[in-house]
Amino acid sequence: MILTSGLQKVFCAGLDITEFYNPNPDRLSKFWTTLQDTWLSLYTTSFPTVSVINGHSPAGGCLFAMSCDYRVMVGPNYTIGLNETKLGIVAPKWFQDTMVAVIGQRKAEVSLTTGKMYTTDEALQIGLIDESLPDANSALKKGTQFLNNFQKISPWAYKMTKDISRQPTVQWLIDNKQKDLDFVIKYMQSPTVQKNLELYLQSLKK
Ligand SMILES: CCCCC/C=C\CCC/C=C/CC(=O)SCCNC(=O)CCNC(=O)[C@H](O)C(C)(C)COP(=O)(O)OP(=O)(O)OC[C@H]1O[C@@H](n2cnc3c(N)ncnc32)[C@H](O)[C@@H]1OP(=O)(O)O
Repeated sequence: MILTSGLQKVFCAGLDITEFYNPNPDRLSKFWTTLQDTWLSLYTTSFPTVSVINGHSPAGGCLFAMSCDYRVMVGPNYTIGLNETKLGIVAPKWFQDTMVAVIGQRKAEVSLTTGKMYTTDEALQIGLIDESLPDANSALKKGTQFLNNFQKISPWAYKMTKDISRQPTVQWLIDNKQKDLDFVIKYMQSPTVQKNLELYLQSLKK
């Protein structure tokens, strides 16, 4: 499966911040549970996945890209990263662990604490993406080539290998789903978090 965007310059703008701003707890609960379930499904697919990152990919966009098996990004003008600290919020543990699995503990810590958005070249350098291509068509071709590798791999061997590799992060969320949700609902009602989100949303307006 190839995960890509139909938009011109945005792969995924991340989670809809308006869902966090002045939230209705019931609605936020459904929103967050859907996110948890979507991520669990994507991170544990029984088939190979590639993200063809054909535009900017902040926060939740980066999470979805990192959750695929391989990342091909169009360069040089787009950016990718977990920028939550720039919004004055914190990336949850499973977001952070997903990044650690891709780029390693040290690089992830720097990346997460600074909320850095990497250009395509920088992302390639730190291993956040696997390949950089100049346009969307060649990126799609590269992504397809990667998937073709699996024609010679046993689906069972593929799935077992992926499960072993991803199991700790997946299991953590399965075991802590309700705790994670309760925390998000409480956290999003904090006046400090709300103020940070308000300022960030204002900064996005043109
Ligand atoms: C201890 C444990 C703690 C646990 C904490 C618990 C929970 C916290 C975790 C929360 C996790 C959040 C993850 C996220 O994904 S947060 C979202 C992060 N996303 C961003 O920062 C993206 C911001 N957007 C941009 O940078 C740009 O819009 C762009 C994607 C680069 C595209 O640029 P451009 O094409 O120029 O688009 P515009 O800027 O014109 O945007 C159009 C329009 O859309 C609004 N907007 C953009 N992104 C978002 C968004 N993610 N959510 C809501 N709204 C967004 C933007 O304000 C414009 O609105 P107007 O048309 O009304 O002006």
